[in-house]
Amino acid sequence: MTEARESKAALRIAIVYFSRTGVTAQMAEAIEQGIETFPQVDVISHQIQGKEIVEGRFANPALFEALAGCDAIIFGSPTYMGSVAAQFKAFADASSDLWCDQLWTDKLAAGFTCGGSPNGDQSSSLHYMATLASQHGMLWLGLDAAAGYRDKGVNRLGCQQGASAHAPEGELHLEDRKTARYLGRRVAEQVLRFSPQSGSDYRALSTG
Ligand SMILES: Cc1cc2nc3c(=O)[nH]c(=O)nc-3n(C[C@H](O)[C@H](O)[C@H](O)COP(=O)(O)O)c2cc1C
Repeated sequence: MTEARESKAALRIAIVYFSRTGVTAQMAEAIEQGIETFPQVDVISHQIQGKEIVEGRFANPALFEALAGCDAIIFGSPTYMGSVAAQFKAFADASSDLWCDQLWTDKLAAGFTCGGSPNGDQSSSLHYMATLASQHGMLWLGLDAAAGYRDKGVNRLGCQQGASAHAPEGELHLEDRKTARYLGRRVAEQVLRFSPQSGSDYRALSTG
């Protein structure tokens, strides 16, 4: 299921994630809202579906075609057994078709995850996503939000590798939602920074 916001923006960010019970999907939604504060940037959101995995292999050539035209890709998965879910890993493994020619080189990358425990090894999932990005020659963006200092009302879990959430009841905590939205904004900001058309005052382009 790929959803794209209609616009004529030249810059584009993709969110690719798996979610079974909806928490990662809530994070994806918040990230999208953060990106949307920059009208100059388009967003494509794709929730990985089990039916896209055929005999163990993720198969969705149209998605990879769409990703080729994106300036940044934000990866998302619940943390399962201390890493990404198998469904996300199937997508990651299918991206190996692009690896030899490094077709995602210089795209920005970021990640988000959630878990049922406060420290359920969510960092491990984000580390994996950062490794995936490095394998593709992408540029990884973490959070610039020091938990407990210069409070921005985000990152209550103190994880800077990406957006992390603890959702024991299946509902996203308000501050984790804000963290996800913040990550979306940050990636959009940096996409604009890397765009030659933006000029040096790229932060002022946000409407929200
Ligand atoms: C197979 C499985 C393994 C899980 N492993 C972990 C884990 O290692 N750490 C953790 O904090 N939560 C773990 N959880 C809980 C999920 O990460 C949590 O319920 C998450 O919110 C699910 O995301 P979703 O709602 O997007 O599907 C696990 C859940 C399942 C089903």
